[in-house]
Amino acid sequence: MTNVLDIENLTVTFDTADGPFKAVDGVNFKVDQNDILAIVGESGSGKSVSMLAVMGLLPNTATITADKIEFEGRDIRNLSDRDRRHIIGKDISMIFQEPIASLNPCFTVGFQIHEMLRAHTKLNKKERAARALELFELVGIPEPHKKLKSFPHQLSGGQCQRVMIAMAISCNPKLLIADEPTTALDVTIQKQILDLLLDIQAKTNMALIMITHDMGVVAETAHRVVVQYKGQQMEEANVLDLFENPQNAYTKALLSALPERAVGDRLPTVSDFADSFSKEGASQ
Ligand SMILES: Nc1ncnc2c1ncn2[C@@H]1O[C@H](COP(=O)(O)OP(=O)(O)OP(=O)(O)O)[C@@H](O)[C@H]1O
Repeated sequence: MTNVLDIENLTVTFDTADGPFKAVDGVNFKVDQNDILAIVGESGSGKSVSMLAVMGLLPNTATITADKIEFEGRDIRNLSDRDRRHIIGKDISMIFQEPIASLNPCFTVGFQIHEMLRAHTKLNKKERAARALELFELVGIPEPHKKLKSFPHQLSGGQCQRVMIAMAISCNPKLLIADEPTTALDVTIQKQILDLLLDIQAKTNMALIMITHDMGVVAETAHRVVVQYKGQQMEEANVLDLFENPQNAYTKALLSALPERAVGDRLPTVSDFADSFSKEGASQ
């Protein structure tokens, strides 16, 4: 199995007006081809920041340290601009929570996908047009010819997320990072988008990292799970082991807060368990 991403001891510290703030503190994980890894944790636990660090998308107030950040065995921290362009956005691509905000409102979605293909492939204009149409069909956009000529505001949230997915997979990435890809969408559309991502992952063998705060999404999608709390990695486990036999107090709290696991009249919240969270809590 080919290793795609290997991160060891990743730390991200922001320079802020109140002094240094450690948003990610010693996170480790590996992702292989075909893997689906979920990174789960509540808002502010450093899930997005750790992936933005990998993508090189953090502002220069961020200091990133790590023992290793490797893509396919290659250190990606000190790439030349040319190599960086080749890997980031092509071999590793990312989709975000707010699809409408990720698209440029001034250009049609068809133009934006053409530009992506122009930047990262050798396809000529005619081939790009054919590929754009093929991608829109693949991600299930109705009337793809017509929709390619639409501006983002003319599409629904679900359709915009499908466009973002089409753009993200346009260059056959080896790793797709999906940062809360369904959070901003209606519940019925959420399921369709998750199914679409899983379908594409199965067809392409790419590795998929799913960032989420939703244990339901973890259960439906992931093979393996990393649990983060306040920038620290609490636990990493196979998805079945995590649900059946969580080792860390924070993971147990996240699972106890699931409606189907409620006991008694009140649904516990994660903060009910807050005193017992720590890395050392792994044996609790
Ligand atoms: N540019 C920045 N400067 C200072 N602090 C930041 C910056 N970006 C993020 N942070 C802080 O880093 C912490 C981790 O943020 P991050 O976005 O990774 O959380 P998250 O787990 O992805 O949560 P969410 O689901 O809300 O995005 C938060 O406390 C956030 O406020």
